[in-house]
Amino acid sequence: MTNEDRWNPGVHSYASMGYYNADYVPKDTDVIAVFRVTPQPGVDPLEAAAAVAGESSTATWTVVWTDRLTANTHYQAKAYRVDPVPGRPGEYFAHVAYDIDLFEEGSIANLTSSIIGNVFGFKPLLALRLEDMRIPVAYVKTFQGPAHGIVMEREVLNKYGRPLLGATVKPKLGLSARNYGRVVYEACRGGLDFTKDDENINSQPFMRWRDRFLYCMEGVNRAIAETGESKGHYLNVTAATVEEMYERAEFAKELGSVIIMIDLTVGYTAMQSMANWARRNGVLLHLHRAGHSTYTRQKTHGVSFRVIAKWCRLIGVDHVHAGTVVGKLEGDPATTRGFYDTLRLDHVPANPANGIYVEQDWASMPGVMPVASGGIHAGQMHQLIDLLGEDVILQFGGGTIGHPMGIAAGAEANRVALEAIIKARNEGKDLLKEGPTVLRAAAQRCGPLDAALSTWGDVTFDYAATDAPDVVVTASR
Ligand SMILES: O=C(COP(=O)(O)O)[C@H](O)[C@H](O)COP(=O)(O)O
Ligand SMILES: [Mg+2]
Repeated sequence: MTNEDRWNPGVHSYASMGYYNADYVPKDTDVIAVFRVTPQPGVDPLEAAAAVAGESSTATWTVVWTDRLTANTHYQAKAYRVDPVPGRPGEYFAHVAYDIDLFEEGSIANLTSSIIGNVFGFKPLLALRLEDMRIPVAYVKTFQGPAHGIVMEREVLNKYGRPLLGATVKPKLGLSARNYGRVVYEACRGGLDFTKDDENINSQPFMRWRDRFLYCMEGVNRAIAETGESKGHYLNVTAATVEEMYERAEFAKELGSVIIMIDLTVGYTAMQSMANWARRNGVLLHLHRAGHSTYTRQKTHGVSFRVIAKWCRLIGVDHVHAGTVVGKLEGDPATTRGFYDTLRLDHVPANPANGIYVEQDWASMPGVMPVASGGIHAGQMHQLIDLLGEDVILQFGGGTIGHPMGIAAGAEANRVALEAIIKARNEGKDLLKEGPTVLRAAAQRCGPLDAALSTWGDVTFDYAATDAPDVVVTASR
């Protein structure tokens, strides 16, 4: 038998072993995964889908005697539906059902070791993308979900009826702790609700974490005293070990911080430990999705961010970055709406136009506050609210700290733009049509907003033009 024979039907057929079963009707308790499968030339799509089901559940490359010592048909995942992807020759959507018995309760590490374990490197496949997952309620209920969730976050902050505003301190690296704290103070006193560390600020020689925490909290506390509003700075506790993250989180709590931050790069298990810590200690947990684009951006290979968003909601973060559409980073309107729905709604109906292929019932699990960040500015406020709604954090890093009149002025421009657009929305105005006029009218009473609009423009962004063309992997055999 040659290597290639191993995936040829007749020599070793996953389909004939039961990993493809068109008659299978998924149970309410099954985990369902929707994969975009691109078989190698000459590989039968049903066989490829069966191979995905096999390799992500019980199978190895040949039949083994010990299969007969288990209830094998119960443990086998089953590809039960394989459809060609419209307009994409050679690509298929394969729906695969997994019995809940295959997964340890409350463990994203275990879930992912099956679903995205070996299978993405499997030779019969040219490419493979995990597009969506239906997590059954029975499995959802084995997770705690967001440490606080959207409703509790608003209660903690006592802020309602509008998006929250934030800013990432810039430059990303190199500021000393005192100068860093000055940025926090200026942005918070100017009108923002939050400032945040950048994803790669941990504890470098130019600014150790303890100094950063002290000066940031000094800035936050001064701004609270001056404005009478609650404020926070996401103190990034990302570190080399979970023990070190606990130590940093404890110190943040001692200083009175309402929020800490971690990066996706720490891994699912560490994220879940930190979510447990945040829940126990009453501190909000922000997640930066650092690194996700390495596996979410390609349209035929990897994992959709929608799936990562689902895992994050189960794990229990309170915030996660979910895209802006109009900013500097990749993301089309329909797909981005799908991410926001996944994070915020209790029941998410299937909507393939937004990339949602299977419905998801969250069974009252609290929602995660999505964060729109990356290259946004006050002149886009009407579009951001029209597109993303009100339960969102709008974060303007460059769009605050790059303001020509200074950081506090940048914050003021954002706050005034936000309040003008929310008022217009509450009056029933069509934001896309009337937003620019509303912003210009507000700018007549606010010099910093006027300067922001003339620096960064207030032109209406063409959503349609942001549709990312499919980025196709060029894997060879
Ligand atoms: O530093 C920034 C944004 O800075 P700025 O506001 O100056 O552009 C964030 O790391 C990105 O938003 C991450 O991207 P995403 O939110 O898509 O994960
Ligand atoms: Mg950043």
